Amino acid sequence: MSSLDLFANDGSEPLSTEISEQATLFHQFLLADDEALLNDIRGVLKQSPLRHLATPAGHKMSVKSSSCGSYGWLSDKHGYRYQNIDPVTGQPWPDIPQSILVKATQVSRLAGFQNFQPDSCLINVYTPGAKMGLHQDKNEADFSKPIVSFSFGLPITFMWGGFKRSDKYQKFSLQHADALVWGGKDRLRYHGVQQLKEAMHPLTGRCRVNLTIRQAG
Ligand SMILES: O=C(O)CCC(=O)C(=O)O
Ligand SMILES: [Fe+2]
Repeated sequence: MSSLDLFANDGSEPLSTEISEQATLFHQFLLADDEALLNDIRGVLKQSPLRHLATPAGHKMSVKSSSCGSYGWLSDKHGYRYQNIDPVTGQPWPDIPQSILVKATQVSRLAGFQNFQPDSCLINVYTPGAKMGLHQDKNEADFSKPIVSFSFGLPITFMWGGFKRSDKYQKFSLQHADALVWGGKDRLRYHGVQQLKEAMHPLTGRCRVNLTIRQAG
């Protein structure tokens, strides 16, 4: 045991699992702030409501989504992209709540990414049966910036793949208040989530809320 390991579990550092070289899962990182963060998300959704997006091929996505920040992620028959205006309201997206910015920059630093300035937060809400197939996050301008992903409510099985869609993937559970960060050489890995199973969570009810926080512009 190295001297560092002596301090690893004294409560001063969040418990984390290295998923691959530059991907880290911080277990329950958001637990102390879970209700405040979820309340702030509810505030955003009052301004820019959840909606089902369609894939470029015209299939309705099973998750409902919305965004906040300077850039909102959109998908429709014109393709995948970021846009400054919410097409549902005709207004700019709401600001990213300060509570989310603080936790996202904290955890990105813990994962080894220093200069992360989030300008986009995608809100995905899964109800039982909803899923997201394997894909890469590649609509952002600068792939040296990490992806920060927060999970709330019901657990889901995350798929963490390689650099081709057909590559084998590992599976692990994302639980309430977990934060996952990936970047660097792992930035363009395929990933997705399996179907949400029916259950109830005390804070979110019959759903899982995912925030994907990015520097898009
Ligand atoms: O819900 C998740 O954990 C993944 C979401 C995701 O990969 C995305 O929105 O790009
Ligand atoms: Fe993604």
